[in-house]
Amino acid sequence: MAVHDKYPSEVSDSIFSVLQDLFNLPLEIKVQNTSQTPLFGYYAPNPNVPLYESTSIEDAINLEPVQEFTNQMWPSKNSHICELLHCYANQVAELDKMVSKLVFESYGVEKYHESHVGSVTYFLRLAKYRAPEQNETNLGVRPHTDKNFITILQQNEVDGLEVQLKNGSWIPVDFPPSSVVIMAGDAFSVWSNGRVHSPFHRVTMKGKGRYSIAQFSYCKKLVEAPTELVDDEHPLLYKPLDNFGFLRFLSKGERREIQNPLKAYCGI
Ligand SMILES: O=C(O)CCC(=O)C(=O)O
Ligand SMILES: [Fe+2]
Repeated sequence: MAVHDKYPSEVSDSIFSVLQDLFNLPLEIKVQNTSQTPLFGYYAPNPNVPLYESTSIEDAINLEPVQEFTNQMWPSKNSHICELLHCYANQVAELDKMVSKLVFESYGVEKYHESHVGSVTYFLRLAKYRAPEQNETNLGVRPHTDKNFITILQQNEVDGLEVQLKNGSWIPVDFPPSSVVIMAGDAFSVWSNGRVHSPFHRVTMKGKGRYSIAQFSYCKKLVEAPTELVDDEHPLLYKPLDNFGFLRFLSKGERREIQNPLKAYCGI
């Protein structure tokens, strides 16, 4: 978790009011945001996950894709929204780099950091969870691990995220004001040869509607553990991971049910 006092709360407030506007748009506008990348683009609520709706912007640290998205969603007036989302994505990207740098340094392998940073691409996902009706499931998002390197998450002031501990129990994540949650994904686990754990997490809804904004760093080049992190005590756990290949592997419906997809995809 990072508390960011430098980050003015007006930015967060404005972001969440943009999210409200966005999800209030007509469905025929929202569905225009499609993606070639599995698991991204617009996701309408569906019978299995009725409370959850999301949409995403690929490569949101660059202006052009953000502009394309905001032009699609708000054809008449959008420059302020575009600027806000683009600025948000870049601030979070800086934090992402800082976090990976600290971890690389802590393992004494900072020499690989620059090349890692050069291979990263960011996806911004905006999500809405409506409050459950009576007798309806309160599950916002099913338990899953993130497939990318690092996820940085922020929410409007409504809690709901829960993380599973290694002993199997679930703990609610309490976001202090002006904070973001930083979560390791499966690619980070591969890179660290299992040292960094990518936790299962889910969203459980209570009474109130919730919005969240998550930025995911994905690696464009193969992710592999530095040789320094592999020895007799720490044998290599995974073959080099193709991060987007992994997403394509998972996008085949039945494979989402596999217990440990990372192991199935690139485990040794
Ligand atoms: O909305 C949240 O707090 C979590 C979302 C999430 O886990 C995801 O998009 O992968
Ligand atoms: Fe997640």
